[in-house]
Amino acid sequence: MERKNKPASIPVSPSMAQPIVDLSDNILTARLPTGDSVTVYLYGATVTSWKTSNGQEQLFLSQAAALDGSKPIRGGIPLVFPVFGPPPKSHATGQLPQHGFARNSHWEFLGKSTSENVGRKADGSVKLDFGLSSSMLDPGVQKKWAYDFGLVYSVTLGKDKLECQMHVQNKGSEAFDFQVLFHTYLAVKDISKTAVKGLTSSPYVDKVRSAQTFTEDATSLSFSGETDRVYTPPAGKDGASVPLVVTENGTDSFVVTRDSLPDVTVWNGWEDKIKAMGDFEPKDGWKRYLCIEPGAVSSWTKLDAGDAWEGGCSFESKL
Ligand SMILES: O=P(O)(O)OC[C@H]1O[C@H](O)[C@H](O)[C@@H](O)[C@@H]1O
Repeated sequence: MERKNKPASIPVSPSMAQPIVDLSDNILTARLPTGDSVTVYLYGATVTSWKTSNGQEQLFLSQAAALDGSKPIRGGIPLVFPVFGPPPKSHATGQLPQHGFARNSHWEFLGKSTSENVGRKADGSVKLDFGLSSSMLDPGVQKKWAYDFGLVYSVTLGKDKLECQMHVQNKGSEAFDFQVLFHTYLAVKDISKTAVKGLTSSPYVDKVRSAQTFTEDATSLSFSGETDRVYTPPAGKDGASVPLVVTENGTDSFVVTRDSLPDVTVWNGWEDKIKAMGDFEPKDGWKRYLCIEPGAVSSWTKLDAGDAWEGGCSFESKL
């Protein structure tokens, strides 16, 4: 007898295409059936390429970037931890290099999970987890910041979307302070036709003007010279952070959201600074990148012994 409201039959072997993930020579690549792909170097757990379903590269990577582990990778998404910028000499991070050690340490790949097998919204995305802990640091670095920590960095590739999330754990017996930031080099076609919306009324520290604090009055921030600012935008009405929208030629090209990250650095070194950087090629490449760097850097986050912290951001490509 035919049953009313008979449930649809469940296929015995689901034919849904799966993401392809490959790790060779310490370089991880992941590709979705939609055509989106990401490349992550275990050196620094640096994302060096993010292509969307239309095959377009979304990140700027210098042609002269050192990819052999000799110095941090210029471009993509270098990770900044546990200090942003030059460390204050009197602080516990005082002996570390600019931007800390995460971007020039060797991370391990912890594994992948698809949205289907971990109960996330089944959206066809793949999550890639990378780990770094105190015992993996070079002994010289370990001495300069002698805390027992664990980092798990998750990169989730979805259709036209990339999410970055950092989990910081204090495994030791004393508290430590840290800063963290996703130093994202977005690829743009022409910096002079690029703008950022969503920063209006935000206080910012302008590193180009003696680190003085100003309030942003532009509804759309455009670029006509060296820009190096740390914004701390006020939260929206619902308490959540307001998304930033990057526009090119007046059309939305990226939407950037932040979760538990109060700050965002906006950086373009412009012609002279970039020309002076040995690992930045081509020399007119400054016209084709804009760093939008979500982070927690305007103050220190204190993590007590045994505690954990999590924060992250997402980049959605609209073009
Ligand atoms: O040359 P790096 O150490 O990679 O730093 C590159 C840039 O990073 C951030 O955006 C800072 O705000 C800039 O002041 C700095 O120039």
